[in-house]
Amino acid sequence: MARFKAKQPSSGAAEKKKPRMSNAERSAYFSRREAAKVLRSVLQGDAHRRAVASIKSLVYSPSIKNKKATFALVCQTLKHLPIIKDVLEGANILNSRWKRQVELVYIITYDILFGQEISFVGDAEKFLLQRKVSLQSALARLLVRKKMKRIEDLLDHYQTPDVSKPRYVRVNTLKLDVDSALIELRKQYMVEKDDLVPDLLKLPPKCDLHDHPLVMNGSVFMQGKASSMVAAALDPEPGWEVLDACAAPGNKTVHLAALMRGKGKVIACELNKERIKRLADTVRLSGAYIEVFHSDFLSLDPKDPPYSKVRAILLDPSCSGSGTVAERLDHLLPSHAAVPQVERIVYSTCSIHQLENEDVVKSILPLAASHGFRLATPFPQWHRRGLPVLEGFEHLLRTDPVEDKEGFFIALFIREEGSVIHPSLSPDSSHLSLVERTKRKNLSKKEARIIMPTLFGGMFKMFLYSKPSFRANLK
Ligand SMILES: C[S@@+](CC[C@H](N)C(=O)[O-])C[C@H]1O[C@@H](n2cnc3c(N)ncnc32)[C@H](O)[C@@H]1O
Repeated sequence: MARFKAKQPSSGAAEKKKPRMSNAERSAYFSRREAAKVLRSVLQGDAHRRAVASIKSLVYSPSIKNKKATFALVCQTLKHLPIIKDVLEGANILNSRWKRQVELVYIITYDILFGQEISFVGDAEKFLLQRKVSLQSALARLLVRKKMKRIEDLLDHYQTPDVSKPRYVRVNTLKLDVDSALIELRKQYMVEKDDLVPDLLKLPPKCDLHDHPLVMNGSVFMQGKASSMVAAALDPEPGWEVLDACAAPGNKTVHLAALMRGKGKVIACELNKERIKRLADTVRLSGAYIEVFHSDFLSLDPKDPPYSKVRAILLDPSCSGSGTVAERLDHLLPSHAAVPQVERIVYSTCSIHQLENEDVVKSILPLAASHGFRLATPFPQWHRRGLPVLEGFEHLLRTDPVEDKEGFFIALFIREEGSVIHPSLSPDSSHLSLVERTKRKNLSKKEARIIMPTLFGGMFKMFLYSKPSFRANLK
């Protein structure tokens, strides 16, 4: 805070004109600048070979205050950097002033084009936000030039080709059966069925399937093995109602619909307005019937008719993205797991960090148990399990970014019939989250506002003062 004050204009008149930053604005403002500092060091060093180690050591230096958000921002910006550089070049908007702060420009451009659009306070932010249309047009032109439709394809295209990484496609069984897909793909490639995930086909490394008719018409989806394990771990049954709480771009959503053989209902919830469009595109391409909601899943009322019959929940939040992941499951369980119908929950991330994986599971296990949930073992034949930092770690599933070519984490909670202990009947409330305890104590809103952010940050505010949702019109 002190650093921010030092940057305020000294004249009283100017100070009056500048509105005070909110906490969220201040946090985003400093995170971006801290991230830019780290990014500069990474890019100046041997960025590619030692990126992760370098970023970690740089972020964990005492000068970086907001470590989690900074780490996330640097990793995501680095991942998108080749695209960001091409977009900036295509948009041709940088003058010499901004070229001198190019790392900050990269970070903000990432946030504007791909990140969560929050709090664009600051001169660099204003400069780039005013040119958002130019940036978006340059991105659209880049996609056309590279003959690609989706950012994911562009990311794949820019990635240093890993000669040993097999390609995977998941057959969308709502449109085509696996054997027909095999016959069709074998006309061009050596294809075999994956030994673990049903409906997943393995192709040789470097196969470029972006333009393949089966991809273009939604009969197969280009989806990695680890990512395809997530919906399969939840294993929803045909006829169920299932909630995909963090859905865009929707690969796992449409996988859920395929696993349910188009019977029952998949409800897809997505917070980010821009990403809703991509979710809607994926849903259309898949031919699945999916109800899409533009909403914060934390604001959903499980008693509302659309959700009250939900039997399974997939929670695949933005990892390393928001800096608030550790609270997400904690919020989901008290609000949603109390619905007796919910019997399976999968929490997954594409993060390799204990903080976002085992630590999250560990923190909510007592609460989960109080609702009758226990950890179950998805893909028991898979050898790589969780880190041994909690009881039951062997139920957790990990994939390794080097050995398995993708880093993923999956935790599966199941609740067996008759095992529900309703929290309102439990005499011991120590397992309850602060929000529930606060509600029980009947604290005033003001008191709650003081206590809650201290422990759980902005998520409780979202929970209590969330925006109304609306249903996205896909027609
Ligand atoms: C890792 S991505 C999900 C990927 C998706 N499951 C798939 O496989 O295609 C996380 C998504 O969750 C969304 N998200 C983050 N917080 C959310 C919230 N509170 N409510 C709903 N969606 C949220 C993000 O905007 C992002 O699109």
